[in-house]
Amino acid sequence: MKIFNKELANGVKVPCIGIGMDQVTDQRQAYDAIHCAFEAGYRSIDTASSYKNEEAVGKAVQESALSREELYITTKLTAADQGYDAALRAFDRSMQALRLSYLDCFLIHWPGKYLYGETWRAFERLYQEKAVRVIGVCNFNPHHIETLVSQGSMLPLVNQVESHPYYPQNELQSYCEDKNILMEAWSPLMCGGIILKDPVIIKISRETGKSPAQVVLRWHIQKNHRIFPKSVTPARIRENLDIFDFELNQDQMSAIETLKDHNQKIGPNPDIFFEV
Ligand SMILES: NC(=O)C1=CN([C@@H]2O[C@H](COP(=O)(O)OP(=O)(O)OC[C@H]3O[C@@H](n4cnc5c(N)ncnc54)[C@H](OP(=O)(O)O)[C@@H]3O)[C@@H](O)[C@H]2O)C=CC1
Ligand SMILES: O=C(O)C(=O)[C@@H](O)[C@H](O)C(=O)CO
Repeated sequence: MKIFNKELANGVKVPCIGIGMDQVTDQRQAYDAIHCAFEAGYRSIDTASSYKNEEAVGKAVQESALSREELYITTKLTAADQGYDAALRAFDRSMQALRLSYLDCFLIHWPGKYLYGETWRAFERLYQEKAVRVIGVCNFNPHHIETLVSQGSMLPLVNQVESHPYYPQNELQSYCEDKNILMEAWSPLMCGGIILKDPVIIKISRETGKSPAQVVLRWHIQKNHRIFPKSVTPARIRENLDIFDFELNQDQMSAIETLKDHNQKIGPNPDIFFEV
């Protein structure tokens, strides 16, 4: 299975799929989910300081038999830690919790109000010092990115945003691709909700012999999204990685594309959400 198949603008190779850790606040559950994911073949974890499981991630990584170079670990800076000095301090705290000597990817979790330019300069410093291999943002619209680059010297390498068939964010993806920014899709399964019961998805699931979740995840892969579906259920953790032995044909891709007409966003609006 070839999951390290995306190359970022700085040449770093990243796995196209990882495991998401949002809302896994039980440390044992987080540890077990990562252990199960590693056994299944995942090599990437998406966490955040606000998810309250960086310590479990660090313990699972340290106790795994995998070498550090095989892994790609993302964490995120929360709104309360924005600002130049605060961001550097928060990075140190995350690194301590994660028990890592370097981080693969550090992201600004939400743009927040007005500190993200200053925060970005701290991220650039961490990047220049090689404390982190990839720096990026989440939930940034084009105007946030324009402001960011006007205050710093580097473009973000990734932008992690809500994306699923009911809200694919095609225009934002085109904008990011023009700037060589990889778009990562959060809540790729729409939190396991209505998308998995959509008649179009069910029909394609029957045609391909794959589960509705696998159909949706495969659509993301073919859209060139990096994804990290969250699950704490061993069978689903394995199921979500088992998407590299089939392809959706053009008709199936086009049928899923029509679902964007639902225009159904599940997360907050980055222009007015200032809490995380
Ligand atoms: N940067 C940001 O602002 C954000 C980032 N994220 C990141 O994206 C990740 C994924 O998004 P998330 O919001 O967790 O939602 P997902 O779209 O990944 O859905 C997760 C839900 O779907 C269920 N599920 C997982 N696999 C299957 C399956 N094969 N069949 C049926 N149900 C399934 C899970 O249940 P169960 O666990 O019980 O198996 C869970 O309830 C997060 O964990 C986080 O890492 C998320 C939100 C915002
Ligand atoms: O999970 C995350 O990473 C998020 O940023 C969101 O869940 C966010 O906290 C939210 O949706 C709050 O309503």
